[in-house]
Amino acid sequence: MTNPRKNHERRADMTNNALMRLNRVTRTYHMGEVTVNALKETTLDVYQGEILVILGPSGSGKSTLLNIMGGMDLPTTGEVFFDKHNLGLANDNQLTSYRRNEIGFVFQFYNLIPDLTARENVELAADLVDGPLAVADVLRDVDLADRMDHFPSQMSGGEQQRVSIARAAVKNPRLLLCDEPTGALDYQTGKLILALLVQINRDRGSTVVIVTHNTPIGDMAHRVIRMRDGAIAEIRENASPLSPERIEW
Ligand SMILES: Nc1ncnc2c1ncn2[C@@H]1O[C@H](COP(=O)(O)OP(=O)(O)OP(=O)(O)O)[C@@H](O)[C@H]1O
Repeated sequence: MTNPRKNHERRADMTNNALMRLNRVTRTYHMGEVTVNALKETTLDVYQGEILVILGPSGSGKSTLLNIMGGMDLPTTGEVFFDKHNLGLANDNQLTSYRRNEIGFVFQFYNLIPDLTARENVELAADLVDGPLAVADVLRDVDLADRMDHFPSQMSGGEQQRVSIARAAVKNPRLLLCDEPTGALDYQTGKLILALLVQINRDRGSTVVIVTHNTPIGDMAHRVIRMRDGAIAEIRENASPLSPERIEW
């Protein structure tokens, strides 16, 4: 069952409709004598309904940025707003509720619960939120209708990633955060996974952020950010994003 509030007016809007706003955000780690500036002063709007791809070499701050967007990490300085709410002012319960209700996460290595079937993994996520989508519908959307009762160990990497996408999508989140979603998959399977993310963006209006090393994946995005050394080196808009089937790497 769909939550009408969450589906309200979801569409790509590149003008002034920021779903998320990062204002001069930094993240610093102190390890003994060493200070690592994982994220230098970063200001960025993430627009409602867009697909945003974040590129950059290893250690450039991509995951740090994604974790801050998802409320899994907090900035050292600066402000993060989600739909005008300042996450820096949220208490632990409010941050948990933010992660649960607004965010879907997709990880490189799926992070499924091994003792639960595909259906049960997705049900667990659905049970956490108000107004989830129907579990069976979402599993059908990712083409796993006939594998619902299989355990992760009985599935290929691509199938497990599809379960993990279903687990994120069933919450009908406003923001879907994907950290190297194709990193463990072969080329063809990777493309299928990217096509699913495009489908969710198009059909459900979820804003999708994808972190990847893989430069050509940027061609499917509405906007591409290139990170270098903890900072945004470039932001590029794609007038005509390519469908994942047409991307080659
Ligand atoms: N918990 C931590 N403690 C100390 N340093 C950290 C921690 N997390 C990240 N860093 C450092 O912050 C910098 C940015 O890391 P981050 O994981 O964001 O990079 P990345 O671009 O996602 O890299 P990769 O593509 O390899 O995943 C790196 O120098 C990393 O070593």
